[in-house]
Amino acid sequence: MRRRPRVGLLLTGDEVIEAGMPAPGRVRDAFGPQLPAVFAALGCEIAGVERRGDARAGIDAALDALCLDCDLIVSTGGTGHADVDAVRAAAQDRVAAGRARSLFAELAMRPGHPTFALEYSAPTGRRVLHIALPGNPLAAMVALRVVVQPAVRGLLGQRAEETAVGRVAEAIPGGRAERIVPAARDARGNWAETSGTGSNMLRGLAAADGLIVIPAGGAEDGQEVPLLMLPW
Ligand SMILES: Nc1nc2c(c(=O)[nH]1)N[C@H]1C(S)=C(S)[C@@H](COP(=O)(O)OP(=O)(O)OC[C@H]3O[C@@H](n4cnc5c(N)ncnc54)[C@H](O)[C@@H]3O)O[C@H]1N2
Ligand code: MOO
Repeated sequence: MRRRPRVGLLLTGDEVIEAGMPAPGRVRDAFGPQLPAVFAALGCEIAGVERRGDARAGIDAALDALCLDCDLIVSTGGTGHADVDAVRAAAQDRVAAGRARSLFAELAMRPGHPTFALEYSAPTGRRVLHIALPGNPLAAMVALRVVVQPAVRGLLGQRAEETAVGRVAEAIPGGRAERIVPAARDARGNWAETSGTGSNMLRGLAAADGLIVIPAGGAEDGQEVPLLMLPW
């Protein structure tokens, strides 16, 4: 068995506060309280947690620090295409400078489409994977299940998981791309979307047993769709 992958967390956003009632324009951190436990459940060790605002210098410094000591960096926020989205900008500059290789720049799924991944050549000579999750809490947790969990299996030397299937309890509309939908099993063993599944909400995920994958055209009553069970 391989050693536990060392994971560095980079939580970004000027507006994120860690305690208390958020003032207008502020938001309480949804990731710090849960990601360490999720990574422990996946078999990883948290090597460091960096909290930074949106300033590029801070993001660069945090990435440099985490690269020295981690196998995997997982960041939250800053994945958009605007100038203020410093995580994507920092990653793009590293690729342009030959210090990193882009693995993918976007995903054809909702929520979570701005997720991207790259691999750094760290000064230590090690390769460090960076998976950048969006700031919206459900989008980030969906991308964690779809991308980060399989990556961790790879780092642990485990085989890719087999995709399960679930039968939807009733028709579910599609979207512009595949929809990844928090869902719970009903008494007959069929899967129904939980309530509170906006990409900024975690309520529907908290009540879910798994994520079902709804094709762009939607799923009909009783249709079998891919199913990803949740690791917690
Ligand atoms: N022009 C476009 N704008 C946006 C698009 C697009 O396709 N074109 N996609 C939207 C989608 S979808 C998402 S998701 C977000 C991704 O944006 P970022 O990764 O840059 O995330 P932020 O702007 O930093 O934050 C988004 C949202 O999440 C809140 N947040 C951030 N960190 C935390 C935290 N630790 N705890 C709780 N909430 C957090 C943040 O306050 C924002 O409300 O881009 C859209 N825009
Ligand atoms: O994907 Mo955003 O990733 O819908 O909240």
